Amino acid sequence: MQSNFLKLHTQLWGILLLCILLTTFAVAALAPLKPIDQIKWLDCLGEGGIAFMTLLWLVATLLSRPKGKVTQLLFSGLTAMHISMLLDFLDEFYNFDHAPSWLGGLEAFPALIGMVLMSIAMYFWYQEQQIINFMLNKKERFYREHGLTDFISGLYRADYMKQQIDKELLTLKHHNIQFSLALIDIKNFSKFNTKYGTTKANSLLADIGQIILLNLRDGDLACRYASDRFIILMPNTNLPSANQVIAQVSSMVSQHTPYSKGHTITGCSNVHWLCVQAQINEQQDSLLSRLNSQLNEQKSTL
Ligand SMILES: Nc1nc2c(ncn2[C@@H]2O[C@H](COP(=O)(O)OP(=O)(O)OP(=O)(O)O)[C@@H](O)[C@H]2O)c(=O)[nH]1
Repeated sequence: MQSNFLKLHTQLWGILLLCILLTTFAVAALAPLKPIDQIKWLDCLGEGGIAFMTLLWLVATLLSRPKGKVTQLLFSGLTAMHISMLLDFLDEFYNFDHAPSWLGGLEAFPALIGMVLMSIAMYFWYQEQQIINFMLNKKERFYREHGLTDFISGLYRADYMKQQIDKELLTLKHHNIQFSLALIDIKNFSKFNTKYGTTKANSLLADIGQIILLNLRDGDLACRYASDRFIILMPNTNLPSANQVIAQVSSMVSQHTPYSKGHTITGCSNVHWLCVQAQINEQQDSLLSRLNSQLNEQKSTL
């Protein structure tokens, strides 16, 4: 991912390098060096540190963002701020009093422009984030913790779901707002694994994760629970409604027919599923074990 973004912004990396080189050479050509005894090393450390940090923010921006208006604005704003900080740093080694007056005047000016550009970027970033939040609606709830993502399915892992269940259990206890949980378990996934290999099986997990998300209601949350099991939290939902929602989701999942070498694979997306409604004063671990054991029981009777 990071090397992709490295290549994606080749032009911006070039512009950044050019700006840094031009600034440094312009200062070296136009201002005389200070005698070593006039250099204040503590100031050098402080101003060098600030210049380095703005450069670090620039690198982080280019490594993490796709092309687009917000990236352009962030890049332009941060580059302008970095040039100001770089001039401040070079000011410690070169005597700007003996350089053309515009060079000294230039020190603060790019930072001002940079801050204006960054403010505009923040406005568009806010709009962009609203759209992303809308798209992530069934994948995360008011709390982002990328460390809890399962990279195979693209959903959050069980640890994230456990945090959300704890919140819903508190809401149930204090406000008597019921909620339900469901497990969806792929049938014969180990056979699919053996027949088509891990890569194909991983992409089946990713596909099914996405189909579950697509077919849930706004406000529901899906995570990968373990192995070939997905867990769904349905806030403000009683058991009959949960059963209706998950029956519909499961029927959509079972219609999925992935391709292998140009042929469709049928019957690999059938699932077992089960819903439970949380009870007041129930603990998270007992709720989850009730859910798992009821699903296992159901599977063993089939
Ligand atoms: N490709 C892939 N396989 C996984 C992953 N995690 C677990 N598995 C495999 O998923 C399989 C789950 O097997 P089971 O729990 O027996 O499930 P099943 O074969 O669907 O059996 P039933 O649910 O009873 O129909 C095992 O073969 C695991 O090795 C994963 O992240 N990727």
